[in-house]
Amino acid sequence: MRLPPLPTISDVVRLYRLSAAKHLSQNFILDMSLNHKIVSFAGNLKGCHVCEVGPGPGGITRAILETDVKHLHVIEKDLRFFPGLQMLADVSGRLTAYHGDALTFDMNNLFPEECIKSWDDEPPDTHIIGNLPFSISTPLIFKYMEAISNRTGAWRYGRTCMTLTFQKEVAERMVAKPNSDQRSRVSIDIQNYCEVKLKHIIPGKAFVPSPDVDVGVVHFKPRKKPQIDLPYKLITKVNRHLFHYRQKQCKNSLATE
Ligand SMILES: C[S@@+](CC[C@H](N)C(=O)[O-])C[C@H]1O[C@@H](n2cnc3c(N)ncnc32)[C@H](O)[C@@H]1O
Repeated sequence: MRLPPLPTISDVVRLYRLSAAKHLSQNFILDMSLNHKIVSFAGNLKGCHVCEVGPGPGGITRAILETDVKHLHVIEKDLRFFPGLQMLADVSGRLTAYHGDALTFDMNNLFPEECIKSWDDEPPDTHIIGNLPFSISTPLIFKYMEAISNRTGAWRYGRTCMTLTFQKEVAERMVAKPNSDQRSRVSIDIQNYCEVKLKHIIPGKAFVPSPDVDVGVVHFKPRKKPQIDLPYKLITKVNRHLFHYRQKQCKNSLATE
């Protein structure tokens, strides 16, 4: 569903004087074809309820609305973006903007009850998308892993999938296979709960302003059963010990070679 003619994202940034705030890790994507590409990695969103983290000037937000979602909920910490988001809410009639911090935002009642599916069923028609601020991306993904483990928040509705961006090196660690150089605790903790796929690398120069690093788009699908089925807090503890133990073993075997 195409939105009616709107000012471009660059115009919105100019119009509302949205200079990027460094402390909120603001790096915008102004190129709508790239925004559409990121959203396409989420799969078919027609009729879905979607939550976007950090919509900023609204490029990804527009791309999501154009996929014919049933409703889009956005969580944004910076109030300066709200006039632009309100314009999208008015023209689409399918957007609700929440002012808040994604790290503490309660998703338990975000989507309608009729979206709820059993955990063992296919994922529900709910999805989380975001070009995440670097400053919160790692704590946020671990908060989401804990919620997946407890089946709370967006995972009260079933195995809600996510399409999120991370600094390229972090994204590569998340998907690293056993025995690969990038394998780390992040790989073990995340892969315990989700099937993860690195879908695309976005060069840093595609963002305004450009960060010094490239960015990876990662898709997460919660597993029906975690690889190790123990309470979340215990898993992260066990993995930390296992990881250090394996590293030690590895060093010892290199020393004796
Ligand atoms: C990397 S920018 C992405 C902006 C936009 N989605 C885009 O791709 O052009 C990150 C966005 O997250 C917002 N943000 C930063 N910290 C946040 C937090 N704790 N909770 C919610 N939003 C946050 C920033 O204000 C900014 O709009």
